[in-house]
Amino acid sequence: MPGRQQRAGGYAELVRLGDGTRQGDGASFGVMLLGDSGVGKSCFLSRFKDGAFLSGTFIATVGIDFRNKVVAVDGVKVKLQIWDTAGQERFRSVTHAYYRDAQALLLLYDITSKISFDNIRAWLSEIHEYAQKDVVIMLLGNKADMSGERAVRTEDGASLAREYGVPFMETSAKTGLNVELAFLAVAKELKQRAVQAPGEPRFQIHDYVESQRSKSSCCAFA
Ligand SMILES: Nc1nc2c(ncn2[C@@H]2O[C@H](COP(=O)(O)OP(=O)(O)OP(=O)(O)O)[C@@H](O)[C@H]2O)c(=O)[nH]1
Repeated sequence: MPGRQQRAGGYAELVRLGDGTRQGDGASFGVMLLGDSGVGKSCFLSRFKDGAFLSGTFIATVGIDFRNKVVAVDGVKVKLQIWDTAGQERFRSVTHAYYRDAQALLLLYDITSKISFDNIRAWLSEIHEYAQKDVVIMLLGNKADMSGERAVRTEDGASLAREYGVPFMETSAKTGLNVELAFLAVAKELKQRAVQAPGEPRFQIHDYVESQRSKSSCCAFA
């Protein structure tokens, strides 16, 4: 979008994602944030990593940027390498190169932007083209704090997520609503996959998200 400042991705473009293998005392997984420019990916990551909201001027990401965060899942340390991609179309070829190395994708739209929601189908097509077949996908309707400017109903987000069989929740990088839950649900799913013994029942990310939701009673889920 013209007139925007841009946030440099630095040398991150040279670094490849982890492969879910064990490193030191825990597993390491690549998680990518995807979605249109301005939906709040960088703020979502800052909220999770630093517990703060980047208010003020919108600085669009250039290419790709990354941050690491270690989370505890059932007493085991899980390292997430989180890749913040640029939503702008002109950086699409850069992000394509990273899809295949990501174990999980958080796909964001902005609840105040119908266009960002309508573009989710295109993002999902792109994901199916470039990402691993068993990649964990979660759909997130961000900026839930801006209910006065809502352009996408919660039911529509939930219904789209149901259609694609992915978990869904509304989030806010500004208030922190469900930010940690989104990353923890993904970390739990990836960790369970890595350690699961044959024949053992699979961790159900949908059920986990649902059970956590009922504790906070704030959002809708697919
Ligand atoms: N009210 C509100 N504003 C938000 C929220 N998340 C992000 N914003 C604002 O939305 C604008 C865009 O946020 P970014 O995080 O830079 O968006 P992005 O998706 O990373 O954009 P690109 O880097 O271009 O892909 C900024 O002005 C943020 O302050 C939120 O949850 N609530």
